[in-house]
Amino acid sequence: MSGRSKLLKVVLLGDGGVGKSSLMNRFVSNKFDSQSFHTIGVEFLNKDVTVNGDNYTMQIWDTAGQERFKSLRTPFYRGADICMLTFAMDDRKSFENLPMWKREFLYYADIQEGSPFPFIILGNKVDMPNREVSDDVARSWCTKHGNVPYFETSAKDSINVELAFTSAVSRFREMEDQLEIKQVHTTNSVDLSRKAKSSGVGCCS
Ligand SMILES: Nc1nc2c(ncn2[C@@H]2O[C@H](COP(=O)(O)OP(=O)(O)OP(=O)(O)O)[C@@H](O)[C@H]2O)c(=O)[nH]1
Repeated sequence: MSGRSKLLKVVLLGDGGVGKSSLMNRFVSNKFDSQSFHTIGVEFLNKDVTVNGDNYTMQIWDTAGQERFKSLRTPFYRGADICMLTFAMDDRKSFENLPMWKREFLYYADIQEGSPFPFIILGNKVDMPNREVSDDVARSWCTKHGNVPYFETSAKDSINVELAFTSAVSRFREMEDQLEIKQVHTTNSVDLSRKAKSSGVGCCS
């Protein structure tokens, strides 16, 4: 196992209410709050993981999904190493909005459409009985959009949450050599990570 931990900036995106904050809190603190409030702007938490013997600090940026907070979240896309696009199983519209979220991310992260980038798709709230997106439909969307790994999760019942986050790191490792490195990303990433390390939790509005 190597000693030093590599910082990975992970951005969680998706419609308001799909469970992004709940997924982050389940993964980082193993907690679930059924009264979770809408995020305003962006919040982040750090979590250390070891994948294939290498140490990483995942700096997870939980963004506000509601349209009215768009201008507060988009400045934080730059420097991302991984993007986790999230929808809710019981909300077809949140699945149909995935291409919009992907476009928004690529545009504000300043990554060219079609460039290799580690995306992960999460279908959250798999515990809900009223499912509106089938496994087949979700999987074929992921295949069509670059064989993106897909996980059906429940922050509530703690299903596949840890697996999804650690697989995101594996996806990053697979693609690391192909990623487009831009000076501007590196600079922003360093600035933001310094801020994260000094405060641990942040909220930017
Ligand atoms: N049944 C069920 N409910 C969940 C799950 N994850 C989150 N919720 C609930 O869904 C609601 C919204 O969850 P949040 O985590 O606040 O959603 P969000 O995507 O962060 O929302 P924004 O901050 O508005 O972008 C809350 O009432 C959660 O308790 C899940 O896996 N299953």
